[in-house]
Amino acid sequence: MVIEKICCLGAGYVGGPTCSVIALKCPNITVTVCDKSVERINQWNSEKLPIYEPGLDEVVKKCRGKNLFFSTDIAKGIQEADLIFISVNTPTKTFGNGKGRAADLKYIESAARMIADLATSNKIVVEKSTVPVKAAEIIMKILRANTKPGVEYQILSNPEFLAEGTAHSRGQKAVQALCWVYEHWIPAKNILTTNTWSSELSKLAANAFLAQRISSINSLSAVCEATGADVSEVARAVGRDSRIGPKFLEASIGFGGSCFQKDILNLIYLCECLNLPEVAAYWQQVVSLNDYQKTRFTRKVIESLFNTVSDKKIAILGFSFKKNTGDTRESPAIYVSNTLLDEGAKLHIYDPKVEVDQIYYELTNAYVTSEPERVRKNIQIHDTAYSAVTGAHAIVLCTEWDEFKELDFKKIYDAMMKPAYIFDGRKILDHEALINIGFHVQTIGKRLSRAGSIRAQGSQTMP
Ligand SMILES: NC(=O)c1ccc[n+]([C@@H]2O[C@H](COP(=O)([O-])OP(=O)(O)OC[C@H]3O[C@@H](n4cnc5c(N)ncnc54)[C@H](O)[C@@H]3O)[C@@H](O)[C@H]2O)c1
Ligand SMILES: O=c1ccn([C@@H]2O[C@H](COP(=O)(O)OP(=O)(O)O[C@H]3O[C@H](CO)[C@@H](O)[C@H](O)[C@H]3O)[C@@H](O)[C@H]2O)c(=O)[nH]1
Repeated sequence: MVIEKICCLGAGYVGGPTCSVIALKCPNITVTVCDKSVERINQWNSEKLPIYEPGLDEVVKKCRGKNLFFSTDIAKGIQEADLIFISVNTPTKTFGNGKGRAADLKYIESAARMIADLATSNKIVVEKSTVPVKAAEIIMKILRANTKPGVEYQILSNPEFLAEGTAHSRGQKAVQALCWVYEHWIPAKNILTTNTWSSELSKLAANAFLAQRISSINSLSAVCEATGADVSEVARAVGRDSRIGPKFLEASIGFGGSCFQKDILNLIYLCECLNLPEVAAYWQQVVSLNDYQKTRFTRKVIESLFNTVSDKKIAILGFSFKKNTGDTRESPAIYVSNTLLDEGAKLHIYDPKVEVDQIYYELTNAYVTSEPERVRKNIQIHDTAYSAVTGAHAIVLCTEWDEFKELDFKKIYDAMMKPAYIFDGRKILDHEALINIGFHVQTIGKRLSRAGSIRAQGSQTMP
């Protein structure tokens, strides 16, 4: 089976970059990324791409208009393709059965229906979105029930790092065809094939394990703060054991991003449906601990500022969920900002990559506030860290952008209200140097000599 044309439904964070790399690595394959959003496709066809990813601009510039196309003509994309990636969003359900936990598969279903309606020749359909176990069966059911005469489908699950196929022989050919695409740049020994259910569950399991490591080290960060141990030292020691390993042991303000929470909630829901309440409770704790970490950090900010932030200017440095991205989905900065806004603070926010409108959207949408106008009045977004911090009572560092380490903190200290506070939610700053300048500093998983909290000054509070 030779793949000449690939179509991808969904021009998001996964579909856009994945297809750009396929186009770069497979010059003989024509790749068309389709989306129902005209705005998104226009952005992909413009000088300013809709997402920031290091190196992505160059790849798109090199391939766009040659063998990489972005289009809203979904019908043409589907009809011409040999292989179709479904890379649409699978958000957590916000209503009805499974609300707050189950993945909402309405976009997957609509993509499958579009394929069934429009396809006039055989297709390999590859589920690229992260889905609950057995979602491939839903796609198969929809396609089979609506198939045009003579059209055959092979469904594969290929979440991120696994290539997989159904067991029968045509399915195996489809698996080989997809492997062939990847083998243009990935050594064959690194391409794993397995059955659909294992593939789907592996994706949820991988994210659950990664998030669990972060919640584990974050839980210990609280123990460190209470005892005087240093969580970085603990992580370094524990990570030296090769059975544990050093990666993903960075204590933080909490994990964010579009995947971890959504996928664990999805796993929890799956376990509940399978009547496995103990397993569901086990994974729920990973999410609960993450919520605890965000709450704990924010409470520390408020308590340190004499238990009131009302009308105080607070600088938020970093708004994306991690460095090197403009993505704000589930960013811990949203929780921190919302809580401070609820307490009456005036926020001055700076992030090197997040768009201004995106920050306003995250802090004023209907899910987080019933008073968008009041909130809007209390937010100011800045072009530089220096302008955000001028006149501030406190700096709350939410994202580990490298440029924050290079700031001139003496200059910043002079420009701030006194006492000047820094809350380093990512443990990236030189705390001793900041203390020497005169700052009151607090961070995650380490008690500092001049923390400046109420408790450090001899009174009560702080759990
Ligand atoms: N973001 C990540 O880092 C990441 C990594 C691995 C897996 N995933 C998974 O991949 C999937 C996609 O994630 P994303 O971050 O790219 O989402 P996204 O929201 O950035 O993009 C999804 C796109 O699909 C489009 N869409 C929805 N229905 C459509 C349809 N029927 N036809 C055409 N377009 C349609 C939407 O308009 C949107 O632009 C999710 O299941 C996610 O869990 C995401
Ligand atoms: O030691 C660590 C590592 C990460 N984080 C935080 O965890 C979140 C997620 O980070 P990361 O995993 O790097 O980002 P994602 O882009 O969300 O990638 C995850 O989610 C994707 C979507 O499913 C998967 O494909 C990836 O393998 C998986 O790492 C971020 O807020 C990080 O700041 C920590 O707090 N401590």
